[in-house]
Amino acid sequence: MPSLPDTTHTPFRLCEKHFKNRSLRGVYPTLHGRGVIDLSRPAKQEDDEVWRGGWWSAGMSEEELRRWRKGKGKARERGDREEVNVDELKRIELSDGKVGWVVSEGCIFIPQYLTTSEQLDLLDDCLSNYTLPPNPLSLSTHYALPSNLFTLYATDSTDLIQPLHIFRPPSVIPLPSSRRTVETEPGSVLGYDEIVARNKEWKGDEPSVKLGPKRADELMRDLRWANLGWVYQWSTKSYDFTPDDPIVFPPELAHMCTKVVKSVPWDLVFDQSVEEKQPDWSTWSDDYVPDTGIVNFYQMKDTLMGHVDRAELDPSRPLVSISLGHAAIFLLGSASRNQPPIPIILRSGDVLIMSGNGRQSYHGVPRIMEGTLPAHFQPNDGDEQNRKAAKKFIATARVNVNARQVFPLGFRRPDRHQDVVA
Ligand SMILES: O=C(O)CCC(=O)C(=O)O
Ligand SMILES: [Fe+2]
Repeated sequence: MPSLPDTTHTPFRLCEKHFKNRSLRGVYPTLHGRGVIDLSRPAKQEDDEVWRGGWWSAGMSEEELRRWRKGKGKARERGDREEVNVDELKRIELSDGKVGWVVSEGCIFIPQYLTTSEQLDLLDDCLSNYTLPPNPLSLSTHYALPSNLFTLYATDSTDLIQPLHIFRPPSVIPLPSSRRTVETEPGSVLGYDEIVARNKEWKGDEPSVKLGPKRADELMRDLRWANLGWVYQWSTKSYDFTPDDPIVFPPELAHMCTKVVKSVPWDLVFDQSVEEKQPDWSTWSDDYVPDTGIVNFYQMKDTLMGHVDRAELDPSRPLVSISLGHAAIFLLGSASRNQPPIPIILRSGDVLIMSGNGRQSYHGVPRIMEGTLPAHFQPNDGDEQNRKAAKKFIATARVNVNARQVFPLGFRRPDRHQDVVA
């Protein structure tokens, strides 16, 4: 009997499955004739990419491809890659002269915002500085991490790092019945008081008992995220507001993010005529200061499931997301998984801002694209130790830094007598 089409998946999920399919390697990814937004690939890089990664135009036949590979083909000049028609996107000019595209409501894509040297410096910071204590890492629950994990990686240390469970007798580990169930309400709906109460009860995650000792190079490959500023608790899906003061958010990163938010002509981004839907963007150039963020580390096979980030108290303030290293397919959906998402290729140096109603959009990363590492990440003889190690790391990885603001500036925490200073 012929199998019936699977109708249980939402359009968002179908799209995720499409791009996850690794047999798509070698075919420039498109979906049902919908194009992929790819606004930031320099022409030279496109040549390199076709050679290295095999991402070629969807419309290209085998014969054209053969000719292309021999360097004789004219296929690229035909410009037949299926892309979202960028003429339909709203183009905005930033005050610093850079160009952005309004991809969907409140979501702005700024191709190649960072220069190549800014990308290299930020990558160094992500690996060398943002992984240092007191910032929690995805591995912190499970391993007795040294304070200098990345230095150990950079010096090819063979020291073994022990899993935490060996230091805790099983009786100390709470029984599963005493664990809290995970709530899924967004923080912005719960409100401050309820989040504080909920997190006071949370006893913390337990180390896995299945893990053995590992070297720094193995652990760096396992590392999935580093937390900046206010600490997000994945288990309760809310920020931990129990400390009096947050961990200091990296000032140079805050500066970069506030600069880009200040440079956006928000009056052009949001439709003035639809009054009730307008976020209060008029204050952002003065009071947007990120106080929390996540650095995501993706190895080539890693993916990030579709989700909405809604734990921040003000659900419309900008989230600034910066991509480094290999390119990725980013799916930008709407507030429902029932709408098909827009696939965007995020390349190293690109910035994506999600703001206003766009903060409620489902999004995810179903695919890191092989062979898309830009040339400036290739090793150089003059590279010092950390830069050399950062380039070794990114040769099989993508890094995404995203910054958010939990507390509007001057927010008075009801259970504290001081203002929050970002
Ligand atoms: O890696 C990306 O581009 C997106 C990351 C993301 O959505 C998140 O950290 O919430
Ligand atoms: Fe996200």
